[in-house]
Amino acid sequence: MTYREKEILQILKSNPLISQQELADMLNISRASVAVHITNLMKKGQILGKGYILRKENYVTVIGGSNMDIQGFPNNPLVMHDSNPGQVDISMGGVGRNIAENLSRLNVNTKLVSAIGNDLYGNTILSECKNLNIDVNDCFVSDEYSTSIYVSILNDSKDMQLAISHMDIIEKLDETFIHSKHKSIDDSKAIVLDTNLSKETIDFITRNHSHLPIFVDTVSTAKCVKIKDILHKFDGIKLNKYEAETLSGVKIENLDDAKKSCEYFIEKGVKSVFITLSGDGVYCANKEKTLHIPGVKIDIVNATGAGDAFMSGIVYGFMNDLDIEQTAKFSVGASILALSHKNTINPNLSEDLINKTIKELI
Ligand SMILES: Nc1ncnc2c1ncn2[C@@H]1O[C@H](COP(=O)(O)OP(=O)(O)O)[C@@H](O)[C@H]1O
Ligand SMILES: O=c1[nH]cc([C@@H]2O[C@H](COP(=O)(O)O)[C@@H](O)[C@H]2O)c(=O)[nH]1
Repeated sequence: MTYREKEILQILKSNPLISQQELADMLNISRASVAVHITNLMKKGQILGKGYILRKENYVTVIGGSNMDIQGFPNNPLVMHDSNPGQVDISMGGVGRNIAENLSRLNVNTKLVSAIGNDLYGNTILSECKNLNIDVNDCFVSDEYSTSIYVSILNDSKDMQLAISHMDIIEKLDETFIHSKHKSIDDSKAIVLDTNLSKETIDFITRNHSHLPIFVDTVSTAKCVKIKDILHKFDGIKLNKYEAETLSGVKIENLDDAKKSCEYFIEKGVKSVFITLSGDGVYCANKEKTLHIPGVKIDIVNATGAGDAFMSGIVYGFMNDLDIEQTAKFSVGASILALSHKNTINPNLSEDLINKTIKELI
């Protein structure tokens, strides 16, 4: 496709009923040129018929939070109630946005539906996402709220000790807004949600797009409870040990407990469940199989973002028809690469690098 054809397709996606003259005016070209581009797009199979019915694309829609992450790394063991000398880094975060970035780096076409403020951080997030090839046309930009912020303090082992997420803006992703994006969400091959979204919005999405595979990342013990009564709506769920304990009520002290917790989710109707166990790897299950992939000993540079990288591995596995074991290994590989870089997302993440990591370590 030419650049102009891509531009026209993009406009048609958000406004399939636009006239050729309106398109011509928007692009500052003649109506006759628009007609030629549209004929060519029809020949190429990108437009299927009148009223501009577009070819169904292979893309994933991620609906969730986008944050600016401010992370403090102490030089020495943390001293509570004191100011600790160290480093402070600012980077893009938010579980939904992190998953979208990882997916895009893994060559999965990705649309992000999120809420950001009309401010410096918000504009940075939008332009960086565009550079990463993430479709952000359906993001909500607010003049009322500022871009959400996550502040965390890590310990000297680079593990998060405490964090606060200030994400009031997420309430802008309400039922009315999500409804206005119905078509583009419904055209995706799969949906990924994070529990930053309100309970009402999660219910609305799972009700209105129930014919699509829906994956969920539970985010935190405080936020995971929103999905307790609708577990059967999900094709895939990724939880860490604490979130799994909160939802299943099974205290996880060993691998047997992790297995029991997995079984709880399968009994509740989740199609596949992945309970990540930090240094102990992952326990996962579907109706046919339950298995444990052990953890790998590595030097951790920054533990933030390992779970989000893991989640993108699960979605990659779905998009590439991997079985549960291949998916779990791929996801562990993705999380190891996240842990090995100081940024929340490893900028070197790629399918090749994950496959190489699996061969060497898993
Ligand atoms: N200390 C560690 N050593 C090795 N791998 C780890 C470690 N911590 C996390 N991982 C990897 O990252 C994945 C997700 O980490 P986990 O801490 O369970 O989730 P979250 O980051 O969502 O809290 C794990 O399944 C594992 O593959
Ligand atoms: O309530 C929330 N806490 C944290 C995050 C995001 O989660 C990421 C860290 O995840 P983890 O601690 O699982 O590595 C950060 O990018 C942070 O912005 C979020 O979206 N919502």
